[in-house]
Amino acid sequence: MLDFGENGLTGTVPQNLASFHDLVHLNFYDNSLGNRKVGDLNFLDFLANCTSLKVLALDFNQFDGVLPNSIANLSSRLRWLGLGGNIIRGGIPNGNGNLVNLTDLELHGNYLSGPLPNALGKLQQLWVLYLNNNKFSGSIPSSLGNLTKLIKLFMDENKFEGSIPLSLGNCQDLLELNLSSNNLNGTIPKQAIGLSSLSIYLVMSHNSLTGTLPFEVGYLKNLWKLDLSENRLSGEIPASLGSCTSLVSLHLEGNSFEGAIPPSLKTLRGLDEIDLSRNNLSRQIPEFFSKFLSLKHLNLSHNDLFGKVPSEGIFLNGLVLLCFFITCCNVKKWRKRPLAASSLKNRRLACISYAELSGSTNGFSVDNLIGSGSFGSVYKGVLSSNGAVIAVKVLNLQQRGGSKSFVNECNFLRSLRHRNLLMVITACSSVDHQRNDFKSLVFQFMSNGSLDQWLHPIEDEQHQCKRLSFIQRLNIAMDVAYALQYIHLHFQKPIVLCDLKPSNVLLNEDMVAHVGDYGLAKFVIDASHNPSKNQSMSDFSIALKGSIEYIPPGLFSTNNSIQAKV
Ligand SMILES: Nc1ncnc2c1ncn2[C@@H]1O[C@H](COP(=O)(O)OP(=O)(O)OP(=O)(O)O)[C@@H](O)[C@H]1O
Repeated sequence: MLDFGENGLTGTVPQNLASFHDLVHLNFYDNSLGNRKVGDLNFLDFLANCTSLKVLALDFNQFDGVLPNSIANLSSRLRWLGLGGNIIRGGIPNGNGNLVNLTDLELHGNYLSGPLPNALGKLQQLWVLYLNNNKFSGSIPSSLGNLTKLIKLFMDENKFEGSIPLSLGNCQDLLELNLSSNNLNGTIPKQAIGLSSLSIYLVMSHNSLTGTLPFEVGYLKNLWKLDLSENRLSGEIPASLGSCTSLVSLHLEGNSFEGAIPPSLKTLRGLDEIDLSRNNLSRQIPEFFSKFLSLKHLNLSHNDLFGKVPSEGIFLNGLVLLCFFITCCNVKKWRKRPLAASSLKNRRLACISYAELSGSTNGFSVDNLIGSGSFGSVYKGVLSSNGAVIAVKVLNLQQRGGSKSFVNECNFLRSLRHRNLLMVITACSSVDHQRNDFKSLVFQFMSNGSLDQWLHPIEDEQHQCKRLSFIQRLNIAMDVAYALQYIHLHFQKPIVLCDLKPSNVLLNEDMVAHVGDYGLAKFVIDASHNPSKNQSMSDFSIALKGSIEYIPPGLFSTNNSIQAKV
């Protein structure tokens, strides 16, 4: 293994590397290699001698010129080929299809052009294909549908034209698909929009796609972000969109959608941004938008909406970006309301006071106490401003680390939005009646308590019915897995929770599981984006702060044997 990643190396890749026949891993990621001249990549000819090579990372250098045909002679064991962020021109040689064991091909951020070779479809082990930010043209080959193991396909910011191949529907493991900013036209194939595996994002914005949004969009139950903006889509927004209950971000702006905003969208309570602007939508603004507690950005401008503007939630909140340019006299009246009064109200909502929290929890009465954990106590409450039922976690500031945990939780939770993660509504940092420091986090209330209470029910009359069916158990396991998938894959730096255990899995009225308690969560150095950094166990040593029975055995560095409860 030779790893020179993230240095300031200049010049060319030395030829004598060819003598290392057993070289498995060669990493020059993020250096300044290359002369910015044609022929910079000729060294790939002699790397053919390294017949054991599995990882070749040349991303983020200054290699100019075309990809030589000799790329086809690289080791057939090659799994990772990274050439992104260079100045590579020309097309992808057909012989690329010989690299049949590639799992990761990263060519993004170059000047590659011309049509994609059909032979790309031979790379059937690919998980990750980054072709974005190049100058590729021509149609998207339907042979990409052979890449059935793909989890990430990025083709955005190119000049692809023609229609989206139906065969993409074969890529049933896809988590992320980005086809934005191309010249694609034709209708969106139901096979592609209905890929239920898509759970991070689906972006097809800034193309010339026509026709209606297929009903099959409703299969995207785990999708986090849907962006079909700036196309020529028409017809009504399908009611099935309401089934995409994991959505956090919905962008349909700059199309020709018409009719009403479907009432079924009321289920999309996790949305924090909605942009339906510049369409032909008509009828009333649905009242339910005011109940979306995490909504921060709502743009309904340039439509034909009319009627009364709801008066709660985001419609009151001065901290959010609320864009309305709607043709209606009631709306105009609303716009004339004095700003000062509404923004004052909003400040109170956004940053809740001690008095308000105390009022909502009956003065933090024992009757409202749900339970206590290592960092404080949790109380049930009802917000007087909008009637929302909440769970207030009051931090025990005497407890060492309590205050730090508060800062961690606030900052961390703000950046997270997922159907299966416990949502933080607001926070309070103040002083109590005795002028002691008071810090608390306000969460969605989970009326069915924690998974722990269901797995280990207290056998009294009140709790007798707490038994989980097999299907409920399965659903909970999947919900937890989706939450973990989101935090592990969605962020550039993966996040580990450190303390996943049944008491931190909370169930709402529909028994949908929400993973909570992020006080111990940490960001972990991402090795996946940079093969020069191998994650070592020491990177995870922070995890030892979690509950001891639930720490993965591999992270437990003492000689004591431990029993994992999970
Ligand atoms: N949003 C919520 N809705 C309903 N109940 C909640 C909510 N958040 C926490 N609880 C319950 O409150 C109790 C205390 O929770 P807390 O997260 O403070 O501690 P814990 O997870 O039990 O323990 P530890 O902090 O040591 O991990 C638990 O019984 C938990 O199920």
